[in-house]
Amino acid sequence: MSDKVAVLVAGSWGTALASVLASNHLNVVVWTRTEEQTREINESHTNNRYLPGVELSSNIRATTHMEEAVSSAVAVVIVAPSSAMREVTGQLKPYWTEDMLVIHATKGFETESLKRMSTVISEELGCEEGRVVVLSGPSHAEEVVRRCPTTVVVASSDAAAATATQDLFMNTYFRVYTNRDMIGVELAGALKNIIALGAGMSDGLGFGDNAKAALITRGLAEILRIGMEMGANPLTFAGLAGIGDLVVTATSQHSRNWRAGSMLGQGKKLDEVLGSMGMVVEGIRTTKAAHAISEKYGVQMPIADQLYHVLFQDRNPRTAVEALMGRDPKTEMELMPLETWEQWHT
Ligand SMILES: NC(=O)C1=CN([C@@H]2O[C@H](COP(=O)(O)OP(=O)(O)OC[C@H]3O[C@@H](n4cnc5c(N)ncnc54)[C@H](OP(=O)(O)O)[C@@H]3O)[C@@H](O)[C@H]2O)C=CC1
Ligand SMILES: O=C(CO)COP(=O)(O)O
Repeated sequence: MSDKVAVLVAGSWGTALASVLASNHLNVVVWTRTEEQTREINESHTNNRYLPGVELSSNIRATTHMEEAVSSAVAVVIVAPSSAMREVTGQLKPYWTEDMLVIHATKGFETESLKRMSTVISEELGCEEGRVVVLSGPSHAEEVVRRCPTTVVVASSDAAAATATQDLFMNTYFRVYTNRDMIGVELAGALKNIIALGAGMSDGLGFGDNAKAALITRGLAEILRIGMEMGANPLTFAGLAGIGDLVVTATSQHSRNWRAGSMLGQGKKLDEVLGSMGMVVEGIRTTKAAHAISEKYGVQMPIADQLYHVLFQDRNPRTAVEALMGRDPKTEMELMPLETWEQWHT
């Protein structure tokens, strides 16, 4: 069997996942958009725009040709930003064959259709959604390339595909669990970015650990609420893709979402913040998607709603905090659909 794995796009996360695969002695080919980046990876073994100062394995080769990247690969790992997922998968389609594992590690929705990434991929490839595997969990690229101990989850309704993905990535610093709940893992990974923006904003406003703990906990409550409505297993939100990723993204200065939120809290405007990041901040688009999803399902998401007003309707972050703190008194679990909870509880 071939030991070739293709990684589509060499941003920070694609490059970090390529280095995990290279550590496992796989033959890794990354597909990039520019000759300049391809040359840098092949000749200098670096990717300084996205992971400055990191030396990449010589097992990682780059190409701008999709066919060369994917032909005869056992697996394709798509790590495009959510905004480019349909376009990149469309480019993959002519060269993808049924025997290739298809894995993605993207955290977001297609904002126009509100579809999850596995739906977008399966539509473009013309395969069952159950064929797709998602890799998610608390994992900053900057720490993975330093081989800091990291745990992730791979989910698919196809148990064999999830186990094959676990086998590809698992090693002594990158521990991989499997999960059958594709919907929950994808929703958790996407929605936590909204809460990370909020946590950064809270820090930027000069608030403390109490506020951050409140955002993480009540953020989890609203992710759980919408997740259950959309068909996720609530236990997934207590796992790596849920609370695990929520904690790491809302508390780490590696997080682009946290950093963007922090700048907004300090009074910077969205355009200025995005202009200074140079990397994808998925939580911005995801806030827009969550606003529409919460209306579509009739499920309250008060933190996402306030973030939506700050990001897209110029609401002052302090006014948003006042609105959240001034909501009607509630019991802690009031908005969880009781019949669903009882169904899982018995
Ligand atoms: N960074 C991290 O630690 C983690 C990120 N993720 C997720 O991974 C996904 C990718 O993020 P990340 O790697 O961090 O992003 P980066 O901002 O680091 O890199 C973005 C990459 O996407 C490429 N790209 C942008 N637009 C297009 C397009 N239209 N067609 C093809 N390629 C495109 C860029 O190529 P170019 O340079 O040519 O513009 C670049 O390679 C996100 O969903 C993120 O949430 C998940 C876990 C951890
Ligand atoms: O998803 C991540 C870590 O698990 C990365 O988060 P950011 O996109 O906020 O950097």
